[in-house]
Order: sequence, then structure tokens, then C-alpha cells
Amino acid sequence: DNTPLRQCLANLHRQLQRKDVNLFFAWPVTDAIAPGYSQIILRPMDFSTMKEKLDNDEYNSIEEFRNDFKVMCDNAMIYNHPETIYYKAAKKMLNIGVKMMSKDKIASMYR
Ligand SMILES: NC(=O)c1ccc2nc(N)sc2c1
Repeated sequence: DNTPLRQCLANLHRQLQRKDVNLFFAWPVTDAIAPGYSQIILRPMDFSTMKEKLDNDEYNSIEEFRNDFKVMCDNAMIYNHPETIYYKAAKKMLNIGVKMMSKDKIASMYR
């Protein structure tokens, strides 16, 4: 059933994924496209995995969702060098996400 939290997270997921125009974050990163990725990144995350967790009701708060989103962006800024398009896309998307899910914005929902 669609609880307010699930609807809110589904909207956030849609809005954030729209920013990923090159689909760099749509699917799990494979070692085939990113050599050594699985040795370097111990907690992989991507939008399809987040959607699966959403559909399986695995997020109990916006904070949990925001944490996965931040891990996904941080991973890309750990594995990829700063001058790459992947690093830059992650940094830009992280800034957008932080604004959309800021702590004070979430707190303001409970006032
Ligand atoms: N999300 C990432 O870190 C990411 C995504 C796609 C991609 N394609 C490559 N050739 S390296 C690479 C890294």
C-alpha cells in the first residue's frame, strides 16, 4: 500500500534519477566497465537497487534513503578521479540531492 513515506521516497527517487541524464547511476557498476571497482568500493549502490529497496519497503525513513543516495555519489567520487565526467556528475547530483533532502527540510515536515 502507498504510505506517505513511500510516495515521498518514490517522488524523490524519480526527481533524482532524472538528473542522471547519462545513466551513470542507473545500474550497479561492473568490474567490466570499471576495472577493480569491486575491490575499491565495498558498499556499491545505484538507482535500480534503491528502487528495489523502495518497492520491498526496506526504507523506514527519508534519512535511510538519503544515506543510500549519498553512498552512491560518494562511491563515484572515490573510484573516479576528479577530472572525470563520472566524478563531476556525482558531485553535481550530490549537491542537488542534499538540497532536496536537507535535514532542516525534513525536520520542517514534522512541524
Ligand atoms: N557510477 C560510476 O562510478 C561509473 C559509472 C559508469 C562508468 N563507466 C565507466 N567506463 S567508469 C564508470 C563509473
